[in-house]
Amino acid sequence: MEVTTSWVAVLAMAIILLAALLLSFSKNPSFRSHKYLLKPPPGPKPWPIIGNLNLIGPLPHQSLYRLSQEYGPIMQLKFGSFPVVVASSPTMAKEFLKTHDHIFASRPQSAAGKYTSYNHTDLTWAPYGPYLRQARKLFQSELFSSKRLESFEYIRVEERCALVSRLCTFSGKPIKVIEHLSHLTLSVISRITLGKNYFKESESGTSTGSTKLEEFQEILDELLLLNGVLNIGDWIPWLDFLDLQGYVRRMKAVMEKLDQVYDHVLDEHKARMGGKGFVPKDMVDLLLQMADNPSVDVKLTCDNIKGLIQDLIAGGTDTSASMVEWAMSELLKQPHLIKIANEELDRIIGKQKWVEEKDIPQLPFIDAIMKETMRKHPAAVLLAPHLAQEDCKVAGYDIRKGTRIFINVWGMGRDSTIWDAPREFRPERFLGKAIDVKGNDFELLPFGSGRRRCPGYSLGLKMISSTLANMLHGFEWTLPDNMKPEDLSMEEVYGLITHRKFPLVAVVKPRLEPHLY
Ligand code: HEM
Repeated sequence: MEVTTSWVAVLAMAIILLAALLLSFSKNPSFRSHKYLLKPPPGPKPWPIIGNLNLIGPLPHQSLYRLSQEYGPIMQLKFGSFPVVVASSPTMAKEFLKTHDHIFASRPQSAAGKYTSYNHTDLTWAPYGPYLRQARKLFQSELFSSKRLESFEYIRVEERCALVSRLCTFSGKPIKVIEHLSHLTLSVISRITLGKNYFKESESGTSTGSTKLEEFQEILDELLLLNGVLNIGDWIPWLDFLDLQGYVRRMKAVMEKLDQVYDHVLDEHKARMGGKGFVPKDMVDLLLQMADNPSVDVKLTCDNIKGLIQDLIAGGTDTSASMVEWAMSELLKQPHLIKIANEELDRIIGKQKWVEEKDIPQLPFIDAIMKETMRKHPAAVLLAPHLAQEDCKVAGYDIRKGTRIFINVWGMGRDSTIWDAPREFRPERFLGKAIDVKGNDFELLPFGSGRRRCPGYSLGLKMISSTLANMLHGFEWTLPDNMKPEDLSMEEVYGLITHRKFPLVAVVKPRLEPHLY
């Protein structure tokens, strides 16, 4: 008995030491250097490189970009137990997202998918198959049809008015821009998806009713962070049970809270549905109706609906808020660009009114700012991971079933063979060019492309463009305390959504007639 116990202790120590070693490697820059790369294997077309998990530091998109400059636009690495292929050029992105899209349209299994997405039965982490196809069809034809989005325009207008009034009350004082943007996007998404604003500011939250906005935002931040982490157990499955980084514990904790919110939302909606002459009012109503529909191919379960609600909230909130924060940061670094945008807005819109969604096509410079922001600061820098469902040959290379695929859209935005002066923020590069962001032009893929392209892109674009246009139209923007533009940090924090490391702080002053606020 004693002998068995000591063996168990020795084994446990060995595992802990190994894990500590792995962790320290990932923090040790020298281990990331190329001398640790293995030689390519023999074969018809040998892979440019095979590396290891430890190559990836806290900013994997940047490390992978540097490697791609040396090893080319398609390279293979090994992260723990799995091969990973990284595509870093428009041609290679097209191979995975268009030419062989049917093979690479799945997602790998992960702790995030298991513990935070109802065991991969939402949309984001669902494997490719009949359920995913049906859910995407539902998103495209029902939830995000042009007619449906138009019917929700009044919500976006009301929440935009609330935003400008809030900003006005802080006139002349430094504000954390992201807090106001997240408030806006969460309120819009909550009303469109759930039918009302469940997330109220300050004291109005009650134990049975709405959740406090700040509290929910924190829960959402944690969810997004945990969906973007490199969890050791995902890459080295035999270490999974140890939960070395504590991520699985945190995933379970955050989902316990979110599940309560979704249960409450569903209870309220189901109670309303019972009534005579029920007309669906929001996206949860539509999902519940779909669940009752006997003619669908794959029956929607309660967990599916909760997962899809989460996709709508998590997918729609931080992405748009973060894009506008990056755009404002770049503009504050080059105030002459704000002037150009203001000239356009004053000329086309005039100082007597706010910008409406129908005005956006008349504002090419605002559109160019948006595209330039998505080029330089794509929300999902490596897209979400794709998975090879079968063996496949791409550009002459053999790719094994089970290989994880990353498309380095951040790296493509930095590539000087695609863009002139790629490190500079120059919206004018898009003026007069027909480059779109919807997945047709492979040099600019902020929403991905093909079977896994973002289903919420049209709502995302509406929210970003009208928020940005109105923030520029309605306010003068400056940096606080005479801070110089060159002192404004543009550091990033990697995640499912890549944020600013330091939230943008700015000072606003109204620039339209007072009665408009
Ligand atoms: C600026 C706004 C947005 C950006 C930049 C963005 C970007 C992306 C990207 C890059 C992907 C992954 C594509 C891939 O794996 O190839 C994605 C997927 C997704 N997005 Fe968005 N998104 C935005 C807004 C939204 C909105 C408003 C919603 C919903 C309300 C949404 C819901 C989703 C969902 C559910 C997926 C998973 C799709 C799948 O796996 O099949 N997104 N998004």
